[in-house]
Parts: sequence; structure tokens; C-alpha cells
Amino acid sequence: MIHTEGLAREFRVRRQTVTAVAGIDLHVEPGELVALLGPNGAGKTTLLRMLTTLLPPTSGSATVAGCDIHSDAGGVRARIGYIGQKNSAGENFRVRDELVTQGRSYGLTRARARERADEVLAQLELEPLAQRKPGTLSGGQRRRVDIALGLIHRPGLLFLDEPSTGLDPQSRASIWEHILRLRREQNMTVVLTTHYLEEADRMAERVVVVDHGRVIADGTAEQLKNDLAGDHLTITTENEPDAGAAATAAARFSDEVAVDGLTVRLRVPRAVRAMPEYLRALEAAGVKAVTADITQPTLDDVFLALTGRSLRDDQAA
Ligand SMILES: Nc1ncnc2c1ncn2[C@@H]1O[C@H](COP(=O)(O)OP(=O)(O)OP(=O)(O)O)[C@@H](O)[C@H]1O
Repeated sequence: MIHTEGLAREFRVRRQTVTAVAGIDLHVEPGELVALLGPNGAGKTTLLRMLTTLLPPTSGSATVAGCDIHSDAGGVRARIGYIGQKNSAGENFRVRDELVTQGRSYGLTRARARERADEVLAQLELEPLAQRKPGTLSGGQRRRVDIALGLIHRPGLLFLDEPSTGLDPQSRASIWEHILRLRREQNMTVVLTTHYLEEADRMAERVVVVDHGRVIADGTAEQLKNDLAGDHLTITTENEPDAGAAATAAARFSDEVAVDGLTVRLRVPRAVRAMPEYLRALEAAGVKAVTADITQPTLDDVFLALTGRSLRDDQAA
């Protein structure tokens, strides 16, 4: 559905060159739900803008929904929906009228545009709001209107730039529910960007981590966490000599062992399997573990392992 090769974009800012996207090879199969995850300025929006033909690349090539972004931008646009970061509906027209106008702009007849408006209103559970003006809606409701506008021409591929940013947790959950349902019921391919680590982890089956304009990891959240971060296994001991002995015993299980006072922490691929073996090794070494704990990694641990930076700190900055 999406194939890019060396896709890159630079900007000239006050005689300096800013590399927003530094050569991305990305392949997305039909029906996939892909989350692009990365800190502010990583290049996610620029990548989406190139894939949606809103911005020409400086170099590289891409086909999107079977059409070349250079030679057939019209073909791409006819086949995709794009929901940008800003609200797309105006303030002054009623929601249903906005949808009909959008349908007309895609070349639908008036009757067909009305039909589609009613269909997408139903899909996004917006019927009760059909006669309201977007300016009077809540953030979550407006976001659903944006998505409805992006769906009016029945695209097979949907791009969403930060669909849930700025919404309260309940509205975020509702937006996700709708995205997942659209995908399930219409077998739609969905590519979205997000800052929310937990959302990418729980909702997307494939996570593409972008940093400094490059893809630095690509896989299921589970794979990325297993391969790149690993579980942590932490025990505490009664005294420091025991902690030293526990660290020595840990070397058999992990080459990442840290001792802090009475606490020993080690990284292992699968803690549920390693923990009982490690506890047996401690017993054999005459070391008593006072507490034992397993911590599963998050996508932030993945980002930290890859870049040495925390995504959360990047966002806070
Ligand atoms: N029109 C532009 N002119 C100059 N620089 C730009 C322009 N658009 C983007 N950039 C720069 O390109 C880099 C990537 O920006 P981009 O918006 O793609 O990142 P992002 O990952 O989407 O970030 P965010 O999550 O904050 O939206 C940034 O350094 C940004 O300042």
C-alpha cells in the first residue's frame, strides 16, 4: 500500500539546511495499522505530508495506494484520506453541510455526497451533531468530524497526524475505538503519528520509531520491547556481601547487571523464565533474596535503549 525508497526532505532556514526526513524506506501492506512514534521534530509530519502529496520530497521516491507521488499526485489524493493536526472543518457551516461540500469537492454528485455524509455521520456516531456548527463542539467531537471529512470519498488508506493529541483520556479512547472499528469493518490501512507511548503500545500492531528523520526501529511493540529493551529483574538482599554474590550469580543470566546497595538489577530477555532459575542459583550460592520483582519494558525503554534519551524527557523539553 505504501512503498518508499530513500524518501528525504530538507528545508532551508536562514541559510541553513534542516534535514526533516533523512532517507526513509518504508513498506506498509494493505490492512496494516502503523503508528509512527517519535519525539517532537523527528520528521513524522513531514513524512506524512510527503506521502499525502502536500509536500514534494527533496529526493527519493514513493508509491502510495498504487500511485507515484511525483507523477500521479491526483491518483494518490483520490485514494487516501488525510486528517492533519489542525481541525479541517470551518466554524460556520453545519457538520452535515461541511461533509456534503467535502464530498462535492471530491467530484461526488449532490445526491451521492448527501448519502455519503449520512454514512460517515453514522460510522462516527455523529448523527446527533449533524446540524451543529463545528465551532460549538467539544475537542473530541471535532476530531471525529475531521475523521468523517477524511472518509467522505471512501479512501482505502487513512493518514492521521496526532489524532488524539490534546484530548481528554475518554475522548482519546473514543477516537481510537472509531479508528479500530473503521479498520476492522472496512479493512482500511491506517498510518498515524502519535506522541503517546501507551497508545502506540496498546493499539497499533506495528510501531515505526522515527528519530532525526530516520526509522530507528520497526516492528510490533512486543518485538521491539523483547529485542531492544528486555525485561528487568530486580532483587534485594539482606546485606552488601550478599548483593555482591547475587551480582556474581547474575552474570550467568545477563551481561547487564547493576548493583545499588542491597539491590541487584539485571536485564534479561524473558524475566518470567529467568526469575525462578536465578532464585535457585541464589539459593545454591547461599544468598537470601528478600524481595524479587519483574518489570516489563515500555516503548520508552526501547527509545532509551536505541538513542540514550527518554522520549518522555524529549516531550517535556
Ligand atoms: N516548513 C518548514 N520549514 C522549516 N523547517 C521545517 C518545516 N517543517 C518542518 N521543519 C523542521 O523539520 C523537522 C521535522 O519536523 P516535523 O514537523 O516533521 O516533526 P514531527 O516529528 O512531526 O514533530 P511534532 O511531533 O512536533 O509534530 C523539525 O526540525 C522542523 O523544525
